[in-house]
Amino acid sequence: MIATESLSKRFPRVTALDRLSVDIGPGVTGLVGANGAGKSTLIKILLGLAPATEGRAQVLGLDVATQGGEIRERVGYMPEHDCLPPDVSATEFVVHMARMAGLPATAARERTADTLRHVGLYEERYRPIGGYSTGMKQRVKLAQALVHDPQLVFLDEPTNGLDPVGRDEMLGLIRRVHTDFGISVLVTSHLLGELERTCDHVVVIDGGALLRSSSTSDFTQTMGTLAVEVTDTDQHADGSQALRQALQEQGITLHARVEEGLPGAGHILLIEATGEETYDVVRDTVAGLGLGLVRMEQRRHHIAEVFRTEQQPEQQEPASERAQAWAATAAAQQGGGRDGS
Ligand SMILES: Nc1ncnc2c1ncn2[C@@H]1O[C@H](COP(=O)(O)OP(=O)(O)OP(=O)(O)O)[C@@H](O)[C@H]1O
Repeated sequence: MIATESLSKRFPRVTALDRLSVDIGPGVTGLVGANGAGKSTLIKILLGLAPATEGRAQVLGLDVATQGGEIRERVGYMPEHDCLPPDVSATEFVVHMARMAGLPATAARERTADTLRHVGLYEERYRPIGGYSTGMKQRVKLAQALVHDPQLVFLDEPTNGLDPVGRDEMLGLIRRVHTDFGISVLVTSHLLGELERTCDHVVVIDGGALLRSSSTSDFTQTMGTLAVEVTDTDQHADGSQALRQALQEQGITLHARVEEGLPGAGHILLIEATGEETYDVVRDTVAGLGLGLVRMEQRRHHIAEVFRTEQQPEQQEPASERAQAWAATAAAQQGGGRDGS
């Protein structure tokens, strides 16, 4: 669907994209990064609306540098910022966008009615957009991106400004764009957590460079976390620390972060579980040190935690300090990444 090769965009004072090479297939893909990471710039280049400084990119097999018009015929675009005229109704606006995309008058009206119904706008579609809530405006922006029945849509921060309920509804709608209509989606967000439930694949960028591209399940499931709490003993006054050291000597990866145990108890270590054998190693190490095992429970990963392990897996680019700070914020927004499954 989308392929970029060493794509760069330099402004006089900032490099917005830095030799980005990524392949994105069909389905729902999340493009995640902190504010200023380069998400909107990438979308504008992929639509052929802004030239790249260096590198190449193709969308649906078309070259962004020379075939922007053809790309925009086949790709819908929901911009990030409010761009709706306040004095016209949703119906008038979306019919206009459908006509601009080349649909005949009758087809444009029919498609507009269907699309507005699909995004959940009913009677209010005849009222001027100026009186709409943020959630309703986001739905109109989504409808205009879908009205010409594109093969692919780019949705730039579609949950911006929405409350938690509105955000969940929008994420559900985005999922259905793919399941009900077979349209592939590239959706951007600065919130790692919200894309976990919506996307098949996640691409993370930081400072315009690729940090990681993999399926959502690879992010969240194959790397389970084990939470382990042990007692102290006369021989090991700090049982958690003794266990941490012994596990690291055996090549086990631990999170830098620890959780506080119950009052009077020790810390809870968070350990990367790469398979069943990790459980055995932890059990045997605890027994070997003569510590008491208080708990050993499995946690599901949040994407944010991928950026906060002590040791980065070899295939993974080390996250920048900025990305780690942003991941920490994202984890805090979803309850510190503590809720287990
Ligand atoms: N036209 C421009 N001129 C100069 N700098 C720009 C321009 N457009 C973007 N930038 C800069 O490029 C960087 C990437 O911006 P971009 O809008 O792509 O980020 P983003 O990930 O979409 O973040 P946000 O969601 O906050 O828009 C930022 O530092 C931004 O200030």
